Amino acid sequence: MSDMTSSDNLPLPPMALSRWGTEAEARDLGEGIRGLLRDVLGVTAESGLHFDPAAVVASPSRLTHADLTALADIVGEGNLSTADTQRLPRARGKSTPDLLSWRLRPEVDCPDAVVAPRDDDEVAALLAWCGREGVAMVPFGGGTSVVGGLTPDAGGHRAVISVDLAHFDSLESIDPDSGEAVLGAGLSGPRAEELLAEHGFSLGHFPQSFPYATLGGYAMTRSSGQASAGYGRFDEMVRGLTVVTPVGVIEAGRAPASAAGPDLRQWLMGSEGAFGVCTRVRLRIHPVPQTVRHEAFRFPDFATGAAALRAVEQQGAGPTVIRLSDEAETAVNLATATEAIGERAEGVSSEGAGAEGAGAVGVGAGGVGAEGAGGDGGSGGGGDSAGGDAGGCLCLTLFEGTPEHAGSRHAETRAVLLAHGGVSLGSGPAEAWEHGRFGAPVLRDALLDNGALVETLETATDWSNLPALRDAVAGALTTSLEVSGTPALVMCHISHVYPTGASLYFTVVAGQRGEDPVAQWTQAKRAASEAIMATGGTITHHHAVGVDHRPYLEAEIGEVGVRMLRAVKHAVDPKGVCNPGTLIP
Ligand SMILES: Cc1cc2nc3c(=O)[nH]c(=O)nc-3n(C[C@H](O)[C@H](O)[C@H](O)COP(=O)(O)OP(=O)(O)OC[C@H]3O[C@@H](n4cnc5c(N)ncnc54)[C@H](O)[C@@H]3O)c2cc1C
Repeated sequence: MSDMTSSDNLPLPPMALSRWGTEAEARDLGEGIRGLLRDVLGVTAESGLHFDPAAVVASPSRLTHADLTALADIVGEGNLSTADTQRLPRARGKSTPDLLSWRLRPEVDCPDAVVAPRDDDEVAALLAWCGREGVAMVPFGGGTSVVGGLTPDAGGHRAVISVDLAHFDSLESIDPDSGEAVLGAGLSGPRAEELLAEHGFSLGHFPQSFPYATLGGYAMTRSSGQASAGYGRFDEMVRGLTVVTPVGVIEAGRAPASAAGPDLRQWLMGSEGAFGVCTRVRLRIHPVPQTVRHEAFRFPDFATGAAALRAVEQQGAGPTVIRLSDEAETAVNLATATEAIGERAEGVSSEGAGAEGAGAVGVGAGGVGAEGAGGDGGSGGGGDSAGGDAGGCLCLTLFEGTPEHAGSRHAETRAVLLAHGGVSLGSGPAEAWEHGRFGAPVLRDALLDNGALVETLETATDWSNLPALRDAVAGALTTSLEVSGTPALVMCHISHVYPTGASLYFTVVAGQRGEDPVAQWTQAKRAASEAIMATGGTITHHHAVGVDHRPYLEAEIGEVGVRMLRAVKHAVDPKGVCNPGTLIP
């Protein structure tokens, strides 16, 4: 056997080690935002932590020559590597603690090898080898986990390997009559959309991590995309899935609906690699939309806006996207949009500002509603805002489909929103948001580089409990960060709505304090998580459990629930080799 580092067929994950996106996507902050950070949070580029690639040390591989020979026999030499360049990018995800750890903890616990199987048989053979040899495995999709789901925890075994799904990258079949397609679990969102578009179809799943996350990752974490109001959460799109477990293959999801006992798909989705490796998903697809209509609204306050979103959802008015930013998020997005990252906004169109990822929502430059008259000729085209007023809460809506269907849903939704106190801002802010929506995460890296502490967290609850939950989480975050010696800006939005409730998504900006901002954030996150559990929210609406939320799972599902999970885990993974550090307490 030749050099184990050759890895001819093993692609490198595309993202930079220490940040979101590629090095080429990296942006710096404009002078105005730096000034704000200095004045309000007391931080500067000098006070921030910086990544030094030369300081990074990967833990040595614990696998023996015999292990590597056996693995190469299964996947082929070109699909196996112990090279640091391959192991390091699979060692961590993309949470803020992960990103800060690259700066703060350059000695990295890595998986002992990376393997990329080519078919179900190779996955089964790998799992059998892991069980026989006492080696754990962690499936790797796009590497975008924000809950520690990729932590290479050997769980008491002698080593751990990363199983990359890169070769499960094809559109295996498509059934236009049923509106279903079978796709490889390792496909990224953009590639899946590209393959489906060749047949005139789309999936419609657009989480903010869309550029890099994979279909298998979506299914295994119960992801929810920005168009969830129109197309549903990812778990609602999954008609069937294949999971290779150490004891055999499960094909779950046989008919469009079934009364044949508990739905096994629901047991497998969200299992985060703890039950095995998902190799393909059968997904509901829909024709590429003929039209997209946009309209933004302003509400005087969050409670009024939330009541309007509830009315839209309970009436079934049918927007494809509907989201509401609170006062703080609306104001910050306006401020950051007027100074796009790394450049002044003068002369930058609203689309340009959005494309630079100006904040979590990315409203247009020059004031919310300034582009309101743009429009698409529909009822939402002409905004009745005076323009330029930063107050209140911004609500964005999108409608996709045939011109008739999108038009009727738009008209119905807008009527409900206006009747509930919304003021139309026209189409501009919603268009700008759509254009720039995948650009925002690079802002987090730029803020971290400049000494800020920035992270997001999410939960969900019933409509009646939403205000209490929002207050409790915001209060817990603010107090904890103040105790650590920094003011904190806590912003919140609703971006996933249901007839009975909604998600709450928090973005926190504070100052890095002390030697260890990871510990500083861990403290704040613990306070927020305890507030969520005490106030009746779910510990996660779409980020999954991973390592970070595992301590709260028992409070969420109860002791019997945990026993059920453990029993299933034992049935399909008796040796406990499948992602032992994640999910199950
Ligand atoms: C900037 C940013 C924005 C985000 N926005 C959203 C959002 O809008 N909505 C949302 O839902 N999430 C979001 N996330 C979270 C993350 O993108 C999702 O959890 C995503 O679904 C993970 O997909 P992945 O392919 O990257 O999986 P990975 O990160 O590679 O893996 C996630 C977990 O699933 C397991 N896993 C992955 N693939 C498989 C497989 N084939 N079989 C078995 N187990 C597997 C892994 O072992 C791990 O435990 C965001 C994350 C970031 C960093």
